[in-house]
Amino acid sequence: MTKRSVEILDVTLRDGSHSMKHAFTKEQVRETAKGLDKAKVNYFEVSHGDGLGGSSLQYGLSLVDELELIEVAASVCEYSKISVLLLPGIGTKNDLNDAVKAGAKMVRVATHITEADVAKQHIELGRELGLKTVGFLMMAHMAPVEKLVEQAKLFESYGAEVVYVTDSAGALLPHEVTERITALKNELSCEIGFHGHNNLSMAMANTVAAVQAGATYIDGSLRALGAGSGNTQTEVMVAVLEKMGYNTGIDLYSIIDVANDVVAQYMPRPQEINGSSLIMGYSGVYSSFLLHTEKAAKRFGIDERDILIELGRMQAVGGQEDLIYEVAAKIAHNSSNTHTEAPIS
Ligand SMILES: CC[C@H](O)CC(=O)C(=O)O
Ligand SMILES: [Mn+2]
Repeated sequence: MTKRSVEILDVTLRDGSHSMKHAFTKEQVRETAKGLDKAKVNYFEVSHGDGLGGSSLQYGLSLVDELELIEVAASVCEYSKISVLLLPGIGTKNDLNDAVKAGAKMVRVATHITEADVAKQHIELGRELGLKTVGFLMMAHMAPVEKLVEQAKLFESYGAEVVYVTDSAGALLPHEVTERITALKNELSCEIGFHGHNNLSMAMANTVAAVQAGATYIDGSLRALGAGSGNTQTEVMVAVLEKMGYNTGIDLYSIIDVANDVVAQYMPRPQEINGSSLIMGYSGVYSSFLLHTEKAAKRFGIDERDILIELGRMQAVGGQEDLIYEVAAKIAHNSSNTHTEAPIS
């Protein structure tokens, strides 16, 4: 019996940019890219964490221009192809044209779960440029399944060849992933992908659920380097999926080697589930808000978790990073008022 193939797309050099405070060096990118190429990963992503054009005060300035990083990565690859992420409103069509000149062969156009319609021209441009073109529906936990299907159909109608369910907050549980992927498999003809975050320790379980429900594209990052508690860990996923009888086409020893000998050497801290990232999964907050929230909590002398719970309650979405400081200031203000009003014993 032939094994079913699963395409593992590695996002270390893009989602990992959040954890690296967007400070990847050319050397780090070169060595990681070489390792991914040697392991025969078909596609890996290189961009600012918030996608092309993300380098800014709002999202964090890149140490090295992403186009240079894409060029470096492409220059050392014989096998692997480079993907870029593009969030319409942050990245532009010009950014995509430049990324293609630098060596990109795939674009993933990412929108909030209810906003696929803003991606039409970027998806069309991706197809015109001959790129593998993918739609990426973020914060998938925030909409009911019917809405997800409606939005995914829009992506497909614009020309997306794959549509992703993106658990940006690491908030989905396995049965919710199964339900979402199954609905998309039933209603769409294109391929379906899944991108997970490990805030509730569900990234691998969710990945398995997604593959079993029919997803054929799955994201991961080496040593889980990514926003929040990180992503599904690529090298572990290769072992798990191969053990389950799927064909990933990736060499297990080589992918373990690049994770340990390259990525683990430059990671600023282990990708663990701490109190804050756990609360992100629990309250459904965008994983990329983590480091901004830590900074705001320090500045206002308050508990990070209080900020995250409030952001979850407000249903804050990507692009609203400025809300983090507003919420922190309000909490600090309210708690100082409470303190002055408290009876002196
Ligand atoms: C800010 C873009 C975001 O990091 C994309 C992504 O990986 C996600 O939504 O999980
Ligand atoms: Mn992500």
